[in-house]
Amino acid sequence: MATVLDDIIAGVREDLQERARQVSLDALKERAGRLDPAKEVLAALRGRSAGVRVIAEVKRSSPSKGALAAIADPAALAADYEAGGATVVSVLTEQRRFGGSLQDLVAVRAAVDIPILRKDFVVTPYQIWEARAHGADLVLLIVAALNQDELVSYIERTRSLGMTPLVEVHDEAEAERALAAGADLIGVNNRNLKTLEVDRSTFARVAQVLPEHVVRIAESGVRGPHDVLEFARAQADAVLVGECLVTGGDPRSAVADLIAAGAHPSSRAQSAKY
Ligand SMILES: O=C(O)c1ccccc1NCC(=O)[C@H](O)[C@H](O)COP(=O)(O)O
Repeated sequence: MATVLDDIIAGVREDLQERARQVSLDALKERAGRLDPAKEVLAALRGRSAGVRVIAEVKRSSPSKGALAAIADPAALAADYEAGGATVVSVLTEQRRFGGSLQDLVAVRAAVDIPILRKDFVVTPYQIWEARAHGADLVLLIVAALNQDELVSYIERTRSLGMTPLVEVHDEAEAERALAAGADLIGVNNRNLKTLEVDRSTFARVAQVLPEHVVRIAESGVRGPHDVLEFARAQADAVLVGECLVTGGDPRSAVADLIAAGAHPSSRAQSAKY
């Protein structure tokens, strides 16, 4: 039986065919060549000893929750995230289920100086070129969506374009595949993309198989500062947060509150109120 992830990817492939008909790979390469180089991000995301970093997401809707927020001005939202102290802005560009677009990526690129992540369901190298051509500094690669040869090759392609691959896993076997493929920035998604179930203990469990040098991101399911504190205790370098930021009403303070909660252990007493 097809999973939620299978259905999403089927739609992504259809939309991709249409875009590839309209914009050639050569045109993307030419556009990418005119942009500033991608920003380095790995050192800035390594927050384990300094305090958990926040990757703040532009997310209009989702398969699990439906419509979340209209977000008429993604650039303004991203600027609020940056002002609140986010280290990276994540932009969901998938259209059918998440209401995103490459235009969102361009708008966010123009609005912030911090690195931006293209969050989508990458299944062809064309999408990696698209990411760079529209200003992305990082690209999400989901292990469950790729075979091992694709994973290795897409990590290399992302790096060859100066970008950083964020490799997403959901269990220990996928983490081993990510490590074998040479990933050094790994996101553990607490949401199972096949069933949409969220289990916040996933990060702590799977992070145990990740070696020290790997930068670890806890993805999905952050409801507020108390969850960030838990992920900090489980040695997350950063958290990737969507829903609670786009539905909360004050994204700038919401990001600042999450950062305060994940501050360095010596200053975590300040977060006791959470
Ligand atoms: O959010 C979903 O329902 C979803 C379903 C299927 C595939 C991906 C999905 N989300 C993408 C993400 O990884 C999240 O947007 C991101 O981690 C933030 O999650 P949250 O803070 O829980 O909104």
